[in-house]
Amino acid sequence: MTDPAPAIELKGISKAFGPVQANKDISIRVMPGTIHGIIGENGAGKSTLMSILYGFYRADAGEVWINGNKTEIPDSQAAIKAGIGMVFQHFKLVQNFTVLENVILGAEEGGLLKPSLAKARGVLKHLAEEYELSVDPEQLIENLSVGHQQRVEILKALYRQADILILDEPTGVLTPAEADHLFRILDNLRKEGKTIILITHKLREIMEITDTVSVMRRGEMTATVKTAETSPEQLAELMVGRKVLLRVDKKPAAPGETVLDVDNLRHVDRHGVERLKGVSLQVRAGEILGIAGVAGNGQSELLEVLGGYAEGTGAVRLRGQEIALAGRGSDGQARRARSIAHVPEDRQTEGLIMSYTAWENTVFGYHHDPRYQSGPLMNNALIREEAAGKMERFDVRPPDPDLAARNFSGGNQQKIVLAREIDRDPDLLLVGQPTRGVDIGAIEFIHQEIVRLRDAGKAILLVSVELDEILSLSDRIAVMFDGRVMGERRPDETDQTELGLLMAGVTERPEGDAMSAIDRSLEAKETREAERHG
Ligand SMILES: Nc1ncnc2c1ncn2[C@@H]1O[C@H](COP(=O)(O)OP(=O)(O)OP(=O)(O)O)[C@@H](O)[C@H]1O
Repeated sequence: MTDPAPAIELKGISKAFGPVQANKDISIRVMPGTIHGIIGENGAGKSTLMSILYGFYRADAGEVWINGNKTEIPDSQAAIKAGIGMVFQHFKLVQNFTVLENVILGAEEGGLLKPSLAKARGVLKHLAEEYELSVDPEQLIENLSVGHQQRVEILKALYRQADILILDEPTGVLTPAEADHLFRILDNLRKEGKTIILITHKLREIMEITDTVSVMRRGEMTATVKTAETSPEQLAELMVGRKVLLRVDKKPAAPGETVLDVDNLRHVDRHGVERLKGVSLQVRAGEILGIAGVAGNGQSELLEVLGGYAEGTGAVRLRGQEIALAGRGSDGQARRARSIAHVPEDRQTEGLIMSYTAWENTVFGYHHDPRYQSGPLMNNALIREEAAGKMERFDVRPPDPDLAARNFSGGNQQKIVLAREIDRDPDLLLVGQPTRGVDIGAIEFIHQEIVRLRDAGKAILLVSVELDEILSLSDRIAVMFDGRVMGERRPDETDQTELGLLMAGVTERPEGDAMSAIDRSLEAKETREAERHG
């Protein structure tokens, strides 16, 4: 018997952005009915390759073959027609449309016509049941938890009859139980004969769910191996070219005086919705307080209010001195002058000015520092020189200070923000999702830097959706859900399961299926949101 044609075959794909060769002569075969992982360092070229497959970019050279046929993919419509669906890291859903409207949007001639709505509702219901992707079709996207939004993205692809699904870092926004559930769904899809490409930095996920894994390095496809015949250590080495410490090496904390004291902090967003409902916490010198939680439960607002970018009420003291809680404006600057550094969760909108160069971004927010002034002008030569040093130390690739922020890969953008904030040697570091989208080699380095700051007696408030990161870095862990701290634990007295439940607002371990307890809690929250929005 002859083997079936690959679901996807790429032959000799190359793509350059100016001097950067993002993809070099890449060939890969993905067999139907398999889950194929793609891993690689930041900037290795994974997103570029997937963007070519999905019709966002045109390759400079090479061919795409789908199910044995040479296929041109000039745009994403052509990709959809070829049966390819993509679940993006940043969901592309219309927030004030319902689930149903989002699913059919653009999929049908005539858009949102009434007759097609009824039919579509039926199809959606069937798909949701078949693949355990239950969501309320009439709910507005803006009321949905991120995990449920992701289900909508998958449903949208399935509705368009995608046979090939590309998922880009899908578990970054999920609790462990939700991630397990997603993997069950992917497994079911595989059993149905669908083909899945999974891009992830998490080797645990690669080992758990994929059949085959390809490794990219500096624009090239360097290895493709069967998952059953490899190990996380080997993959890490293939990816980074050296051995990587897969655990954080750290001594017990020796906490000193209280640096940050937050008392009954509240925040109401511009829609009048209360996002922080009375948060109290303390962080001491030489200590890392980890805030675990699923995105959208008040952690971002906590960082923004503490960082001086959003209004709030309550009391915040820095070494016993109250700091003003104000709105946007120069307040962030006053905080920076008092040695508070802030790595915001969303590097694209808050951490960087995308059109500015890397060197300009390395002083963004700190440019008033007299050191950077030269008479009435900025001392650009000095800033550029320092930027080059920071970029080298944080291994930003390419190490080109003159490149605009938007032209770096996601992980490298993150390194630029971290280089700026950590290199200030702040007394208090507020850090959101420090390793989001960052490869394991860089994670190792960033974690070491955070621990180094702690050991130098600094206070660190770490917000992360990654439980591995929270558990391995934190000296104490607070879990947030729906604007409140649900509980505080020490890392050695808890585990992923307990934290995962708290993250979904479940305070007692359920007897039966954890996923249904989580779904119930999330749906109750979604209903509350919907009521608030009238
Ligand atoms: N539009 C663009 N203009 C210029 N350079 C780009 C552009 N898009 C990507 N690059 C460069 O191409 C290379 C590959 O980037 P790509 O985003 O594909 O990497 P990646 O493997 O997906 O990385 P990450 O894991 O950080 O998301 C990087 O060096 C990046 O700086």
